[in-house]
Amino acid sequence: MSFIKIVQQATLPYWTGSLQHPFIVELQAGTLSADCFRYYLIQDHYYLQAFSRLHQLVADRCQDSALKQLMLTGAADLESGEALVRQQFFQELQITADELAQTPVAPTTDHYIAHLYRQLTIDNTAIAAAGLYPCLWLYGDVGQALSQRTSPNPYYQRWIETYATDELQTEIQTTGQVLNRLYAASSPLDQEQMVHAFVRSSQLEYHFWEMAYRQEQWLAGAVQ
Ligand SMILES: Cc1ncc(CO)c(N)n1
Repeated sequence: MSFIKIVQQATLPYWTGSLQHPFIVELQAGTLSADCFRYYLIQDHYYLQAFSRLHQLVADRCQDSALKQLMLTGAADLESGEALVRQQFFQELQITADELAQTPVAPTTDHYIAHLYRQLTIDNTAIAAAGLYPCLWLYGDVGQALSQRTSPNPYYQRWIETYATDELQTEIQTTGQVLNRLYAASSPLDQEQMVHAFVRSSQLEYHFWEMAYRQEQWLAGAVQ
């Protein structure tokens, strides 16, 4: 079976769960609390910084020229598309450098970033790329699903539109083909690690909605 088929089956509950998660349902309905969206934007800012850097790090190590190109294009698209929309959100919602500094990386955000970096300790860029792939694919699917109806909240609608593009769909298709090819040429152990990297990222994507929805915090520890 192809890599894409295997991981699709393995992660279906997280995919379906993402589309049914209250963060997503309420984003579409326009009823999501502004605080949750704000918290999401801040946490996703941390995530996207790492995501962009990871594309560069994987590209630097790539032997496979097609994968290297995808990583470089991915990093460039992020800067020119998603990151720009996010900068506008930060300005319009007045999320300042101070607020950022006062909002630590939440446990789930930290876990997700650490998971992605951890894949780089294995000397195989196909595994690292497999870990990055759910980010692209899930947001593409969410964007497509949500763009069927307009969210009454213009910010939420703009968020949806960022991920409802033909370019993203093409990037998802192309990356899937490259990962299928690399998977087919990998050893059984590497194949297992590619699947694991993808599955864990899918779980963490699902946890990420929950983190934002609950505005997850680090536990305070003992009261002094
Ligand atoms: C957590 C997360 N995953 C994927 C994307 C899409 O790039 C994003 N912005 N945030």
